[in-house]
Amino acid sequence: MPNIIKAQNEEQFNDIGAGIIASLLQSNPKALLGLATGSSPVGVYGRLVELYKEGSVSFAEAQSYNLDEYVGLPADHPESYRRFMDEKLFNLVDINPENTHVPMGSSPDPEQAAAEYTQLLQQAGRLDLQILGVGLNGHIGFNEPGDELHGFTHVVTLDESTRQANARFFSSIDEVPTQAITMGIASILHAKQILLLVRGAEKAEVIARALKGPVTTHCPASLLQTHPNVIVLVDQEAGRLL
Ligand SMILES: N[C@@H]1[C@@H](O)[C@H](O)[C@@H](COP(=O)(O)O)O[C@@H]1O
Repeated sequence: MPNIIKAQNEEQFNDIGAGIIASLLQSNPKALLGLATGSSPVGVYGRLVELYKEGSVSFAEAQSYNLDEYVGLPADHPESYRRFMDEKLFNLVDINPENTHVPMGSSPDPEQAAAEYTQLLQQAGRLDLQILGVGLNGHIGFNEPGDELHGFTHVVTLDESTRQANARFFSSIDEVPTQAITMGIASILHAKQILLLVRGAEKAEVIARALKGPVTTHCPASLLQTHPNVIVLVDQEAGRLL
């Protein structure tokens, strides 16, 4: 069973999340980090930036691989995940920009970009820590629920519910991309350790289903039950049913 940690408040959530990443970097400065976007990791990245400024953590030798990216948004689009990572973390710490990897959603050939990302991950080897969030429909990365899941990085058509959930970040639903590139389930589960970050009352039901319900492709986050080293960090609201 995953190790479930319920944070008392936002500050503790961010401290614990950032602490796990910082301890990894302290013991292994060359760590391979799998990173995620979304609202749940934002405060954790903010706390990591503080730890960097205090001199307690360095990313100088680390490598990062992001989970996913929208197809069709230029890298500098305000809602692209590349821009999110640059603004929330990469530009604020000492990571070498060349060591930060995000799928190339702006590529004219997204299928090719996905295949190249699979190769890149294979060359990198096992990620030391994969950060994850969970979608309201149980997706991890952008691996949407369905009859089958893909192992490696691939182009996915986003569920209408996912587009609706993410529409708040765009000026209208029509602006939300219809496709994304995402790491697949095999790549995610290949990480040595997984840290799933979940915040907010609206996630209580899905996280309970993912951790206590059946392991099924219809709830991709339930596959985390098959991984031997998962930490689930929830706030009080998201952890209500755990
Ligand atoms: N593609 C991302 C996911 O990787 C992320 O896990 C999810 C939940 O994010 P939040 O942290 O906002 O709940 O949002 C998006 O859909």
